[in-house]
Order: sequence, then C-alpha cells, then structure tokens
Amino acid sequence: MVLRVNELYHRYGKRQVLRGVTFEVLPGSLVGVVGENGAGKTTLLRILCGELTPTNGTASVSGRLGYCPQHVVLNDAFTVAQHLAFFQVAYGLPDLSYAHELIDVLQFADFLDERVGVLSGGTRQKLNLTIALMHDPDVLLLDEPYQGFDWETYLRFWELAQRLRDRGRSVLVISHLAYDADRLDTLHRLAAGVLCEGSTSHGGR
Ligand SMILES: Nc1ncnc2c1ncn2[C@@H]1O[C@H](COP(=O)(O)OP(=O)(O)OP(=O)(O)O)[C@@H](O)[C@H]1O
Repeated sequence: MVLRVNELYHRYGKRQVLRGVTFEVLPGSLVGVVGENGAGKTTLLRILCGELTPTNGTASVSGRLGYCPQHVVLNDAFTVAQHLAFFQVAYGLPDLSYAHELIDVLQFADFLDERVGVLSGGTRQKLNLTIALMHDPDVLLLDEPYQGFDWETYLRFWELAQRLRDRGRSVLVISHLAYDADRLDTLHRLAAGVLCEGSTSHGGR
C-alpha cells in the first residue's frame, strides 16, 4: 500500500465537503477520482499532500510524493532552466537527466531558456508536471494535469502515466470528467462528500 486514506472528513466553516472518505492506492496503479465542480476533489488532494489538515480522519503516504496542483506555481521572472536548477537543489537530485527525459517526452526542450512569464498555458502546465515528476516519486498526485494540453500532448501524458505505473509507481489523477476511465485501473467517484467505486475497475493495461 502506498497511500491509505481512512474516514477523512473536512469542512470549511459550516460547509461540510468530505464526509468519511476511505480508500487505498496500491503500488503500480493508475487511479482516478472524478466528481462535479465543487465536489471536494482539490480539497482531498490538498489533504493528501499535507497542505491542508483534515477536520477528522487520517491519510498516510509511504515513499516519495509528487504533487501537481491545479494552478501552476511558477515564477514568471525565471526561465524553465532556472526552475529546474531550483528544484534540483530542493529535491537533492545529483543531476537533471530524468528531468530532461521528461521534457523530451512532453516536447518543450525548445523553451529551456525562455522566461516562464512568456510561455503558453499548455507549456507552463508541462513545466508544472515536470517539476512534480522530476524526483521520480512513488506516488504522484495530479489535479486536472492535462488542462491546456493539445491532443498529442494529452496522449503523451497518458503514455507517461502508464510507463510510470509499469515501473511500480502509483498515479492518482483527479478530474471533473470521467472520459479517461478506460485508461485507469480504478475509478472512484466523489459525490456528496463520499467516495464510491465507479463503474470502471478493469486493470486498464
Ligand atoms: N479555502 C476554502 N475556504 C472555503 N471554502 C472552500 C475553500 N476551498 C474550497 N472550498 C469550497 O469547498 C468545496 C469543494 O471545493 P474543491 O475545490 O475541493 O472542489 P473540486 O471538486 O476540486 O472542484 P472543481 O472541479 O471545480 O475544481 C467548494 O464548495 C468550495 O467552494
């Protein structure tokens, strides 16, 4: 088990958002959580990555965690290469070879020396994803990771996710649409603050 969530409750003031969410993620699995706008998906991910303390319940992660938030957290004044250098130090990586592999897969090597402020939304999101992935985490939490991706990049994203899964990594993707269901091993639906197993749990390989 790389991720275990037990009876998670969360409320903002009087608004109860999560009402007893329980699930597990196994090593080497691709898991989706879908739910309508405002269902509490981002709240759940923020709790899983330790950014938010739940009102009640527990969430535990074993191994390294990667988190790609819905809104890119980049500094417009720095170049792509400067972001990589910063996160190399933050993660304590000996080199950037894996980061450059990811950049090749996502095809944005041409922008290494560009300032992030002038990049397109899709390219910013590619950098956001690369930063979440470059330390090769055991569990990767992705909040609507392919927003702004063109079709080819979207397909490359799923190839990458499947490759990670095949190497024993776990990927948890949240989305407001369930159209990626066939690509997942397990799909959960978040509704009325409770998580239930969706219609697709088929091994997806
Ligand atoms: N910091 C906050 N303070 C108060 N209410 C919040 C806060 N963050 C989220 N909420 C509320 O909690 C509910 C769940 O929000 P959340 O962002 O987790 O939903 P979501 O499923 O990710 O939605 P979306 O698909 O629109 O991104 C919403 O009603 C939202 O308005």
